[in-house]
Amino acid sequence: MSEPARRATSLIGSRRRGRTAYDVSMALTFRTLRSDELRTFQRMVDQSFLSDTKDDRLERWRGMFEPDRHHAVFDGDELIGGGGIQTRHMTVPGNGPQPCAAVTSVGVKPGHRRRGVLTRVMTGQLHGLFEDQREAFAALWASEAAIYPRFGYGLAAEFTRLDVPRGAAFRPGVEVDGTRIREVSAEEALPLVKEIYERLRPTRTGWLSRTDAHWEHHLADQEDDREGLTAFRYAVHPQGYAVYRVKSDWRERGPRNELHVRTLAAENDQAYAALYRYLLDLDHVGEVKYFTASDDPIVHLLDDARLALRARTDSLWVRLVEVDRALSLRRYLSDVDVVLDVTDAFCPWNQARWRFTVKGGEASVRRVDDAPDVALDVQALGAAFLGGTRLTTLARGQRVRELTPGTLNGLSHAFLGDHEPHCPEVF
Ligand SMILES: CC(=O)SCCNC(=O)CCNC(=O)[C@H](O)C(C)(C)COP(=O)(O)OP(=O)(O)OC[C@H]1O[C@@H](n2cnc3c(N)ncnc32)[C@H](O)[C@@H]1OP(=O)(O)O
Repeated sequence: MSEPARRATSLIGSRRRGRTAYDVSMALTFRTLRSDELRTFQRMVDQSFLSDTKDDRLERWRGMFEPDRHHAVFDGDELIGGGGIQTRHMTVPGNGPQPCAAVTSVGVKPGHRRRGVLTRVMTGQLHGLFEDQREAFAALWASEAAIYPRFGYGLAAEFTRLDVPRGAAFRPGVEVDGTRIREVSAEEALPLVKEIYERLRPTRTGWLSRTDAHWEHHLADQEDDREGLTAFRYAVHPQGYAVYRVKSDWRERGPRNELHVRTLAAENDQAYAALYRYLLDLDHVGEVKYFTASDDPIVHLLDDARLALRARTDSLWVRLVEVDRALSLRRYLSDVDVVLDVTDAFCPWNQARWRFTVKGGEASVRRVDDAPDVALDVQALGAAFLGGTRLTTLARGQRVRELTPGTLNGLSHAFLGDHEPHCPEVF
């Protein structure tokens, strides 16, 4: 183990009876949770999000709760902040699902903020992952975009808020699979939905593995989950499905209901077009709204592309916990051989020069003393990891520096995927 790595590891503190525990100051202590502490933890999260704790939601979280992967800070006996990790697999470019630490439920109670509590939690998570040789990368959805870059997370994927008016016509020549789409109950739809999701997942960058508890959370449909909309409707096709809710809006000139798509997926382009067509043609609908992938093809299906209003927002933030292990998990578009000079203030074991060589799509990454070709922070590598953010764009944003002229374009190209990364669920 390198000297920086040893120093970082010593920050982790002692391990007692399988749980990490150490004093972070005279008053604050830090440890992982016990299985009976979900309610206390979830209360803290709800308070930090300015929401109430609901019992049925608590029960849903129980199925996903991994106490030994939840870190918390206590002020005396009071749990004042913390964050969790879900053990998931995320599909990466060209190499299917790979272990991913899916970071979730981060919060600090109002009144305890800006005392370094989140910093303790992030240290516990990331240094713990490294110490235990767990997932080589972590991902999260950020409540606010300014929070996570300081901990080495880079903006790796975006989603599109899409808004298309009812009846928007497809271009002549678009093939729509004519098989009838049926509206069925959740019980009837779910086996098909899960089967199709599993068939698609290995090739869809950003998609996550789901246990039954994750599915239940994703399609939760209690009154409280609906935010004034209807229950979920399930529209199924033999090769695809759409799940949506409706927000009622009746006007003087007639119904202008909003159709909110939760998820739409299909195994081929004709079935995808058929499901869109079905939703766009539903009577009483004014607009179809969907938080979809940033490269959703709808704009190319429509006769009038401008009918699809689109706004892009950050979705996944990715952190390479171990640069060499993480970069080796995915495949790359083209051959390359460059030395990366990586800075990483928060996880110093990554701060080094790495020779990054790709042959036939496969990467080898090794520590070297050679002169660097490209200098970048670990944030930029996280941003590029899923192929959603170009290194050349990051260079224009002054986050990447080309030191050897002519090396950056090839490197940037190698990192691209064959589609934009997209995570169809907030975790
Ligand atoms: C994956 C998820 O779950 S995302 C959800 C994140 N949680 C929330 O948004 C809930 C509401 N907010 C909170 O609970 C808290 O404000 C948190 C968790 C965002 C921050 O917790 P704190 O304990 O106050 O953070 P901490 O004191 O460790 O701050 C570390 C640094 O981040 C900065 N920082 C913290 N929160 C923010 C923020 N919201 N925006 C910008 N900077 C921030 C601090 O100023 C500090 O900077 P410094 O090192 O230059 O002094």
